[in-house]
Amino acid sequence: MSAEASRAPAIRMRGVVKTFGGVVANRDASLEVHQGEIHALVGENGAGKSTLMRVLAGLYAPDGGTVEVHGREVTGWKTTEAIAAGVGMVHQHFMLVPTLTVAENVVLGSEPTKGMTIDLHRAVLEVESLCKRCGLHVDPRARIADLTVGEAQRVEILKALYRGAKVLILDEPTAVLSPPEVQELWTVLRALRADGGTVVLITHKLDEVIAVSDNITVMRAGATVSQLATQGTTPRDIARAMVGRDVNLHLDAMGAVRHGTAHGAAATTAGAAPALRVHGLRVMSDRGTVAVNDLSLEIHPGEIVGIAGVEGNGQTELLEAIAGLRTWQSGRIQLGTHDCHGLSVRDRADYGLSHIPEDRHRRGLVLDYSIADNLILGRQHHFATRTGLDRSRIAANAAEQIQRFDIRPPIAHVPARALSGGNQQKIVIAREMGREFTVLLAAQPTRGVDVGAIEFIHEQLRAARNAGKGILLVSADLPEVLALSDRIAVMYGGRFVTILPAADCSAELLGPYMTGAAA
Ligand SMILES: Nc1ncnc2c1ncn2[C@@H]1O[C@H](COP(=O)(O)OP(=O)(O)OP(=O)(O)O)[C@@H](O)[C@H]1O
Repeated sequence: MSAEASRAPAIRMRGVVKTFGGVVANRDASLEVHQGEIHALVGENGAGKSTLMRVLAGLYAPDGGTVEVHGREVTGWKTTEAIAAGVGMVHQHFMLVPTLTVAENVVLGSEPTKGMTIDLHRAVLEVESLCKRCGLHVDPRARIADLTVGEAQRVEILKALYRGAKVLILDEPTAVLSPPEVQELWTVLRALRADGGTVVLITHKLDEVIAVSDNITVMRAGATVSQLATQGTTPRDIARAMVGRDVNLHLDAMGAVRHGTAHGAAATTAGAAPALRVHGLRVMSDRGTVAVNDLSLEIHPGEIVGIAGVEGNGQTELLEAIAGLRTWQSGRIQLGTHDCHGLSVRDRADYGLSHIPEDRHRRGLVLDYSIADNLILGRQHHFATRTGLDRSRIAANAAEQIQRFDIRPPIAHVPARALSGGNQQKIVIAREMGREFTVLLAAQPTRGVDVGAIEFIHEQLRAARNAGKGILLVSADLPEVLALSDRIAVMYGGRFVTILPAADCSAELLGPYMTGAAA
């Protein structure tokens, strides 16, 4: 590297413009990040953050503006060139091959070889040693399809580091991580920074911005509107810059952003039959281990039961069994008066079950379908005529839900793929909550959603609870569980180790249960 290049910022983007058809995703967007810096990139859903970072990583060629990396002009480069120059991006939605192992995914594209064949043994050893070096732990022999979302994300980071990433871009990496996993990630990022690496972190969690970043760039409607040094900046300052007005944030003692107050007036109908009853449930994981172990739970109309716990303790399998996406070995699931044994997903939906799945791409959406079609997914039979689908009713449904849930852009025929992550999530929420239901399974409902939309979704959940729905909430975001739930169950090793009224709970109290230290 020349002396001039070493003085140049690690990243300098100026006046970047990127449009998709009629949609302007970036207009006059700029970003300057110095080597050895952790830089937060923030903005509302659809502000253009992911697009700007995809331009940097070579996934999109910009329509205008310039991009420099370590002083070299690289505008319009290809992903292969970006990777070769040490720029790695971990996407909001993972890009791993589910049927391959961790080690195979990490080395994919730069595999160690023995003669003409890929040396898988060496790949496993190399990945093991990389895991140790950077403190990210995952079994190199495990299949991606069997991993939790948190583990899959570690694999994405390992993949970038394996390719020698010196500039690491992370798009909402903590959206599905538990508090200990988030701390682990910070340790990894700080080590990378100490080693001369540069990090750009896209996040909607303003407490994280304060905790880990050195500087902040704020985007609004495709443009860069503000650059701030983190020191001396508060979450309120950032939120104001993001939305251009004061935002009503409730801050807890830890400085974490919490929206609304906990434990509103629950409308639990005393003595009413449970809306959902799970008894002695035993469910296996894909790996053939017991994921849910003799678990019992009742959710009454008008209450939110939140499950707190480190991911991978059976939460996913529990919700999948209730939703009808996974068989169970023994025990009972009852939805109102209906025994769920032998009931299909569609039957359960018709008996009042709604489900916001944790992974919107795998379970929640068909990305190539329009917003309108995604809004009826799984419920097509309610929109059927004798000869096909009733297009005018589908359009009317879309118009109503797009308006009610503020889905942007508000154009029913646009494919879900073209929406920002937060707006994709709003489609799923709109479909599952914008209809009649008695029980809602809500897994990571605000994953990847901006501060304003989180407030809106939380209001919807509280309103549903107050209208007598039973809600089972699973979230890796402990403040969210604390803010919304009436009762909190801590799940560890496939069991509930404690169930407490939320009013008696705090992060400090729940922490030891979540890690298995208390029982
Ligand atoms: N491939 C695409 N085709 C069409 N429109 C797109 C495409 N990618 C992004 N857009 C649009 O560009 C705008 C910016 O999206 P982008 O994903 O960059 O926002 P973001 O700030 O990362 O949002 P989020 O926080 O919700 O992830 C949005 O209006 C989005 O719908």
